[in-house]
Amino acid sequence: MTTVLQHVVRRSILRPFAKSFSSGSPLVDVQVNDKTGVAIVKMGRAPVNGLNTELLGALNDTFDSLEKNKATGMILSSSIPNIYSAGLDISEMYNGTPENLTKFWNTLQSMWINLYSTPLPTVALINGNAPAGGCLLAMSCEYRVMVGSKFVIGLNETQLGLFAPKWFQDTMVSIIGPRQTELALTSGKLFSAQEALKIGLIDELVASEEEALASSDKFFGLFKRIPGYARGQTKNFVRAEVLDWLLKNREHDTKVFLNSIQLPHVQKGLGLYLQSLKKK
Ligand SMILES: CCCC/C=C/CC(=O)SCCNC(=O)CCNC(=O)[C@H](O)C(C)(C)COP(=O)(O)OP(=O)(O)OC[C@H]1O[C@@H](n2cnc3c(N)ncnc32)[C@H](O)[C@@H]1OP(=O)(O)O
Repeated sequence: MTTVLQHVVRRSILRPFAKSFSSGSPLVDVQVNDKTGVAIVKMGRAPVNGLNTELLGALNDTFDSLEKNKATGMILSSSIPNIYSAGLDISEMYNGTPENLTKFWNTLQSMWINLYSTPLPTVALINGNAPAGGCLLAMSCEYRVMVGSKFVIGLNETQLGLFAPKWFQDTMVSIIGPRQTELALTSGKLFSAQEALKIGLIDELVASEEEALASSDKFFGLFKRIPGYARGQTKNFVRAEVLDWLLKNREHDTKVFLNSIQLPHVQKGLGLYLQSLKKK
């Protein structure tokens, strides 16, 4: 079993920076700024950046490669207008075989572990709606900037007859605290941009992507004189408790997912939810 400390040390080693970069997947576009070394990673799986096994795998590979090629920071955003991510692809969870469901969940776990624990400074540039898994992606970054006030963000799983897994919940607790998390998650609340700003679920609300990029630059600028090793260690120690739970409980977490998602009433609810989305 990998402990948090082993994980931190393994991932904090510095390597030389390469200027050009390809994500290797048509679902993820990566542009690295030659001057700053900051990578803008844009999800582009039409129509709504549903997080299926392929997109999750492509994100995971991208995070790995950015670290190996020594990017200096990462902005996680979307190339789909008005959508950050619609969260987990419900089609993957509806009528899935145990093998496919297991692969899907394990890929999600790996992607999250990589994103949550990366020593790179990370910004979520939230340029669209971010329900459920979309909110998880944004919350796993260190700084959240939302562009425009018309979008919503939150963990709405209970509205689908599901529950946010413990590590989704813990990630939110670490940002807005247990009281607000409990209120939000039990009711499946999607926060408006203004509400999210007020509660601290997002750090900034800006009017344009240009402003969001300027805010991101300012955030990355905080670390100009901080040695990467010291920053990475500090980040991971702050995040250790949340991370450690999943590192130690991956199999258990997968079992909980498999048992819950295959319950007949849960499957029925997912089917109805999918239908309601398609009917719109
Ligand atoms: C223990 C179990 C733990 C399980 C954890 C689950 C976490 C999750 O992430 S569950 C996913 C929760 N996500 C949602 O509730 C979001 C649902 N989607 C929406 O609210 C809206 O689609 C949107 C606000 C994101 C976008 O609205 P918009 O009007 O632009 O697009 P739509 O017409 O609604 O959708 C277009 C198209 O995409 C399909 N779709 C939307 N979301 C999903 C999804 N999460 N998975 C799969 N497919 C999705 C929708 O059915 C439409 O399909 P058609 O083009 O075929 O009609």
